[in-house]
Amino acid sequence: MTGDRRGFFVSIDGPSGVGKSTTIRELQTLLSARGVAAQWTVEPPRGDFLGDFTRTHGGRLHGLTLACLVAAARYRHVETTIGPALSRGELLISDRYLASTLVLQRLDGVPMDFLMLLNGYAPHPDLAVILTASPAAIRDRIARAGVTHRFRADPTAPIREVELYRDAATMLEDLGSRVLVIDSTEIPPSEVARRITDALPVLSLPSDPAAAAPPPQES
Ligand SMILES: Nc1ncnc2c1ncn2[C@@H]1O[C@H](COP(=O)(O)OP(=O)(O)OP(=O)(O)O)[C@@H](O)[C@H]1O
Ligand SMILES: Cc1cn([C@H]2C[C@H](O)[C@@H](COP(=O)(O)O)O2)c(=O)[nH]c1=O
Repeated sequence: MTGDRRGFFVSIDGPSGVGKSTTIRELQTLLSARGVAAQWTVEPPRGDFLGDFTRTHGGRLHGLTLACLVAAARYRHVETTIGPALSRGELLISDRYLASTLVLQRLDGVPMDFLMLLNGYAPHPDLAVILTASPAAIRDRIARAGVTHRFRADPTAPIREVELYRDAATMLEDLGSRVLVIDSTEIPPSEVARRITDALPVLSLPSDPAAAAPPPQES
């Protein structure tokens, strides 16, 4: 990434099927109700030929091959979307980013040090949100929502993903990102989204939209 980095970069990761996309929809509603402009993106990036290729063919690829493809799609994402948004000073929120690599590619047997080297030029998020839940809750959510890719299909994945996300959180903290871990086992997506807005220091958002309303005028 070249140029000044003036924006604020939030990544939202967590075990497959934990509720990232659902939470992000809630977050979009909450931020737009408060008049906060944000740019939304996703990894692998949709609408980009390399991101779409990764989504279409990633299910048949494993290990080093998938790790390299995901990293290539990420560097293109940095060039086309992440870098420009941060240079323009925007709030950028990504559904999955580096933490997903530090978990999914490790599930595929790729060593952490190779993943760190491969992703060494990707900008770190300012705030890395790790959404977690008990493995039983995740399995239940996947059973209700359905299997959409191979990482959702493995019934042993939730327990291993939850553990690997703990390591990823430590790693991201060591790299200088602020890490916010939210256990969503007992809380609805709207509450998870509210906790994320509370962690956006640059915005100083009130946690209750009613608190943002002007006081009633006396006549
Ligand atoms: N906090 C929550 N409590 C209960 N159910 C939830 C919660 N968040 C999401 N869900 C439900 O869990 C299911 C999976 O959610 P979602 O598709 O958002 O997960 P995801 O993490 O984006 O999945 P993937 O990693 O495969 O993209 C959905 O049916 C959703 O309604
Ligand atoms: C960012 C990232 C993604 N993947 C894989 C995992 C899934 O097959 C798709 C993402 O699909 P979802 O609808 O968001 O669950 O991409 C990966 O293997 N490694 C990564 O770092």
